[in-house]
Amino acid sequence: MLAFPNIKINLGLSITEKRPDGYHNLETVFYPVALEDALEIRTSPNADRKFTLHQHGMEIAGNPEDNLVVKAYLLMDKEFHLPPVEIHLYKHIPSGAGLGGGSSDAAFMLKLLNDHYQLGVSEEQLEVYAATLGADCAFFIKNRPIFAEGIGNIFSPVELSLNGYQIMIIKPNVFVSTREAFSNIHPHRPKYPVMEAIQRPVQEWKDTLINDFEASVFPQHPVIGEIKEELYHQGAIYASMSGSGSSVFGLFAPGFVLPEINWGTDVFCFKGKL
Ligand SMILES: C[C@@](CO)(OP(=O)(O)O)[C@H](O)COP(=O)(O)OP(=O)(O)OC[C@H]1O[C@@H](n2ccc(N)nc2=O)[C@H](O)[C@@H]1O
Ligand SMILES: Nc1ncnc2c1ncn2[C@@H]1O[C@H](COP(=O)(O)OP(=O)(O)O)[C@@H](O)[C@H]1O
Repeated sequence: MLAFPNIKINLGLSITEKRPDGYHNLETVFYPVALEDALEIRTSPNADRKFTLHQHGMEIAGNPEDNLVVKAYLLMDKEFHLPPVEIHLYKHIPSGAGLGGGSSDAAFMLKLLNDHYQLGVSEEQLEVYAATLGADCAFFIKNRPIFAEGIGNIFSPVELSLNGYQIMIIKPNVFVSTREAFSNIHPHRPKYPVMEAIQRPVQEWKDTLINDFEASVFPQHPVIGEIKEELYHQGAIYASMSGSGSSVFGLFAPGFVLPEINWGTDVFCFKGKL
């Protein structure tokens, strides 16, 4: 059985406070975008180990046991005693990009196992399992635009459609650790709360919808800020770093001819439609 885990982008990201458990409360809108990995599971009844992970495409650091798809499988195996599986993961989503690729793989693994083995787990319960694997993992269960609070796992519906808009996502060869990005943040209440800013026309987002990580990440990695500037220069209506970086996305009007930009070697570039 096959699935295609997609990415999310963050529309606005306010880090509002540090919590006693060391995590941070935040406010953001997660929006799904069709940049995808491919994930397949096959039952392997006679295997002498519970899982075998076959990786293709971009490399991810770490042992198979560290991979979030394996963690998701082991979590469900503990609850439901699953048969051994062969897992095939084709990585197309860049890692450490603020696009939630690992979290998406994990959430789609939970959904895949639930469907394939007819476990009958509700979406709400899948969200609970997902939240134990990563702060933004639960988003990918329902996988539709949502306003998120808490550590990124308390959801409220948001009325927002960017259907028809075009997107460019650029990721330079720069690694930003999420943990490190948080440690450089001074949490505060935003001037324009994300939920308010998002209701305004996209043309106004440039001045109202802020990703708080930019202020700490851009000085350390100027290339990321330069990419954002270039996207505006090339006609983006709104551009922002996603999550804790290092990718930057630009939203372009429907029908706009997306620019051909030579970003240089080692730079990942995706063009698509919302
Ligand atoms: C902050 C966001 C916004 O989208 O960043 P990106 O990962 O997308 O860049 C995400 O919610 C991240 O979610 P996720 O990447 O799943 O985070 P986790 O693996 O659970 O946490 C990585 C580390 O970030 C810090 N962390 C994470 C989430 C949070 N609300 N507060 C934190 O302080 C913690 O130090 C934690 O050890
Ligand atoms: N299936 C996976 N895909 C990508 N990264 C994974 C995966 N499993 C574990 N990881 C680890 O999670 C870290 C964060 O990856 P990812 O979710 O892609 O980035 P981000 O949180 O910036 O969007 C990576 O450094 C990687 O080592």
